[in-house]
Amino acid sequence: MSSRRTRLIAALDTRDPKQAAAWATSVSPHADAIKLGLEFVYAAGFEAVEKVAAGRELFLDLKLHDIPNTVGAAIGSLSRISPAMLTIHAGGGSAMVAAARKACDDSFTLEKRPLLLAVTVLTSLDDHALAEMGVHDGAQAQVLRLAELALRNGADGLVCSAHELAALRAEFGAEPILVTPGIRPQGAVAGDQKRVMTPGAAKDAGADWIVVGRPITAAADPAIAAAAIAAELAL
Ligand SMILES: O=C(O)c1cc(=O)[nH]c(=O)n1[C@@H]1O[C@H](COP(=O)(O)O)[C@@H](O)[C@H]1O
Repeated sequence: MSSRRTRLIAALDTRDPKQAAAWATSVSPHADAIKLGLEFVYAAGFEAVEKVAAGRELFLDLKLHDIPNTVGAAIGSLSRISPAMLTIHAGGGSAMVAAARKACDDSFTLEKRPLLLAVTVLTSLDDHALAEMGVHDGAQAQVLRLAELALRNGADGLVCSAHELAALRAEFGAEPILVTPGIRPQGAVAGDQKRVMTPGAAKDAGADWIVVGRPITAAADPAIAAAAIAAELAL
């Protein structure tokens, strides 16, 4: 049982800036941060990101994965936006994670430096999908390997499924920020997510943040859906 406060990030996955702004307004009383990612950025651009995120805590989910020089330079290009959190893929390797951290340190003032979060194993992958990629010892072992690599090279935290939280806390302690997507309230459809958990169970397992998208945005009333998840986290 964890005593930490688990906070809610609402993933606003849409191409439409008006829709994203409307969702941001309706979920903001209940969510601690909003997430804008690839679908939104590619369709609407970074000016729209700035507008929707104005005055809010922004998780900018670009999942950068390229050679170290390119990733570092890309992060340098984000200094105008100053997201609170930024994602890279741990699978880019030690040098890429280190370049990302250096770019965060060099391109932002100390107060505005984004927290660098390394995605370990996507929550849409199960052990079978990992075996297809040559990983034969399962998601948890791969998450632990990538977590060690990412934290050693300057990541502030990790994106993982809630199923790996206990093993990560046992191995790396309370300090790393652990962010868990693949969250589904009881009875919600999993869709493409494979390693899923309810908000309350993720909280009990030690998540700092949970990321919830479609269970909020596809709900008849996103504000009510976000409020119900926030209430589950507050129990
Ligand atoms: O980095 C992420 O946020 C992320 C990592 C991961 O392993 N799995 C994952 O689902 N996400 C993101 O979290 C959100 C989950 O959305 P829903 O499945 O709709 O709740 C999406 O925006 C994903 O891009």
